[in-house]
Amino acid sequence: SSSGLENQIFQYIDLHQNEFIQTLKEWVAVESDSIQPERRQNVTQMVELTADRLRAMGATVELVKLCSHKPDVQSLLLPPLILAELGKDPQKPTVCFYGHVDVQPAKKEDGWKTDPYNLTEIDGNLYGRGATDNKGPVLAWINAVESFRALKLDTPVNHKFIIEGMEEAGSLGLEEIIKENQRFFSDVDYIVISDNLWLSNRKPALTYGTRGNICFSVEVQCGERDLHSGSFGGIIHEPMTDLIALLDSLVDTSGRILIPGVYDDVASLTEEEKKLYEAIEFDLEEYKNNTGVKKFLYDTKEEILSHLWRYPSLSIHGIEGAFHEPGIKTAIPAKVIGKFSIRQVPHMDISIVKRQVIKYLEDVFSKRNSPNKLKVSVPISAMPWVADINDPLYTAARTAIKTVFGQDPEMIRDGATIPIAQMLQNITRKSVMMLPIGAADDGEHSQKEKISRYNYIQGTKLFATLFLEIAKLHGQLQEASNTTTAN
Ligand SMILES: NCC(=O)N[C@@H](Cc1c[nH]cn1)C(=O)O
Ligand SMILES: [Zn+2]
Ligand SMILES: [Zn+2]
Repeated sequence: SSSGLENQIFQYIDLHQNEFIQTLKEWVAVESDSIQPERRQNVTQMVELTADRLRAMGATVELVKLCSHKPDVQSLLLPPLILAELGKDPQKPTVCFYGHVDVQPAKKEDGWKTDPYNLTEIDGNLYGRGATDNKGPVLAWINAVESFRALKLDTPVNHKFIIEGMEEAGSLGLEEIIKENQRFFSDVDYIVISDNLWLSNRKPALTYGTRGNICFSVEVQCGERDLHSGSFGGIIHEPMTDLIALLDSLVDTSGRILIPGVYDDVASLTEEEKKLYEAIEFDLEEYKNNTGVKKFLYDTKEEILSHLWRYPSLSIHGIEGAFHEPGIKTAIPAKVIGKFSIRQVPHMDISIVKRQVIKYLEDVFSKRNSPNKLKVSVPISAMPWVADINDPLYTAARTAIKTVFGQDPEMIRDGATIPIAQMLQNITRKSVMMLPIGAADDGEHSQKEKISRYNYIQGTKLFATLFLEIAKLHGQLQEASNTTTAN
């Protein structure tokens, strides 16, 4: 149950919810899509808007240039990274929050019922690109910090922020910057990320693992120009036919990756882990309904969760150069680029997988006797992440969840990738925790992305409560270490 102080904060948050939603609406209106080159300016604009919001709260903000000498794969300059801090009391613990303010591409024509960049409330849900991934959670954290200030309450923790604008593009340039700015993290005690979803539409969760990702580009080219399929169809080796054959050779109908050796280093499933999966409350029907898909590759909870969280998967994302508009264009594209990625897991090694994939594609291609040119590259990759759920930070979060939602969280992993998680854990050696506030049906990356008003507002309360729990925890840990020293 909540304390008097918590109730005071909760009341403030409830009273100001419409203002919090208005700010989210202003943020969603910025088309900060980090994937499409023509939107890169908007990403920078979004990063600056976030910096202004942090400054207005009294934070010191540094905008760090993301290796401007290293433009991304599309030869575009990268938006700056925010490193900010608020409070420097040596008696208090320092919590660093990571979030991203870039989004996945979205167009009304993709099948959105509402304008993706106009946050629209329907039946208690706030629809819009970035509502849950990740503008809503970033703002919820800022709102929580702001609530203490507005009520003139002493902030229980010192705050640091690391906010980026290139996460959806694989966090380009981030690792170098973290390495170069290790001093920023030297007084950080805890790192919290809120960039994933609960496993259920209603039950809160705490996340202790994510998969990594290796993104591949497979280019097949026959010449410099597209050709008329009437004039040349039937006499040439078509790049698209080669590419489709290559892509079709990657996975079988049961979802198994066909690249030799790819499963060799996957950590074996332990009895302890099996028990963890068995104990999880998981509504298979609800999960299926959220996707709109009728049948999954697996039927049991244990199989589904383990194939989402601890086994690799391969997905085909698209083909650049292929005609995808309505109607039929009777051309033979001269150059096509297939994009697929492998969500990799402990203890797969990125460079080994890369080698295995390239060798396999070259073997398949050579059997086709095609004169076309094949080029395989890996534009981005990120490591999987696993944390220790016995870390005190998780204890603080469990208590905060119980206070706000009246129930214990489900302890989960996530099949997606948050590249910074393992980077921060490796480089800073600090505790890293993922604390999602979005529900399983939030539709990240899809045409119905939303966060509910309830989750956004309760999430804000959760973060405020977490600050108080971390402060208590820190007090206890310090007391314990003083006693040990005295003894
Ligand atoms: N909300 C996290 C997220 O969606 N992350 C992306 C990051 C990524 C991985 N490979 C390219 N981008 C994800 O797709 O998991
Ligand atoms: Zn995200
Ligand atoms: Zn995302």
